[in-house]
Amino acid sequence: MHIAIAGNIGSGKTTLTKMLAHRYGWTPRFEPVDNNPYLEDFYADMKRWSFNLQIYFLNKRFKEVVEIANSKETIIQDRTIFEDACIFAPNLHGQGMMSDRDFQNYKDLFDLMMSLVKLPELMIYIRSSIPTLVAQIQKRGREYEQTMRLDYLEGLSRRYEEWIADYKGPLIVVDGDHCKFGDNPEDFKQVTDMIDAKLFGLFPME
Ligand SMILES: Nc1ncnc2c1ncn2[C@@H]1O[C@H](COP(=O)(O)OP(=O)(O)OP(=O)(O)O)[C@@H](O)[C@H]1O
Repeated sequence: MHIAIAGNIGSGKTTLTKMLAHRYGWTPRFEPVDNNPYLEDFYADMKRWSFNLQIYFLNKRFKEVVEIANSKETIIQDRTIFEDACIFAPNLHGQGMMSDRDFQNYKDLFDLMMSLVKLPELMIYIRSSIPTLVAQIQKRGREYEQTMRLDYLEGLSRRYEEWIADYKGPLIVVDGDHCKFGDNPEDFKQVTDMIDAKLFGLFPME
């Protein structure tokens, strides 16, 4: 089974992935940040590095999709291929940081891959406002992310909302502004109650 966690930069996907993997005994797949060869350069000059970074992520994420499809385990994935292709890449193109031909080239490759990709059995979307995201990005203090422009984050946020409004598979939305699952066990229980109800058809118990 494939469970996916989606959400904007700094929404807490990694924390939630770890907590749910622990709680349900699922196998986590994290977004590899530390040995990403493009990320720092990308944040310093998005126009120059956007295409390289998108191809890097597409390749990594597609590998994961194939691995998940071939696995008998339940895998929980921190960010999905859909977010790269439906949110990050079009946002870079829309904001003038990826050329038309690079975007078209990327999209053709993604469309081909999509013919082999299934939707996850459950998508968990963490919805957070811009102030919450900014606070969390500042708090974790990755140096290269500190130069991020507000309109970049806002553009992503808009595209996340459009994408999720149109999303066709099983879906849970977590309110990242109020549901502090990482700090508060009661809030984490709200999330697991929603998951239990959706996956196992159980009613949440008080
Ligand atoms: N397709 C993409 N295009 C551009 N940047 C990307 C893409 N996918 C991921 N990133 C960037 O890679 C980094 C990934 O970091 P990380 O895995 O901590 O994700 P995050 O979105 O910040 O997660 P969290 O919700 O856990 O805070 C972030 O700076 C994110 O914006």
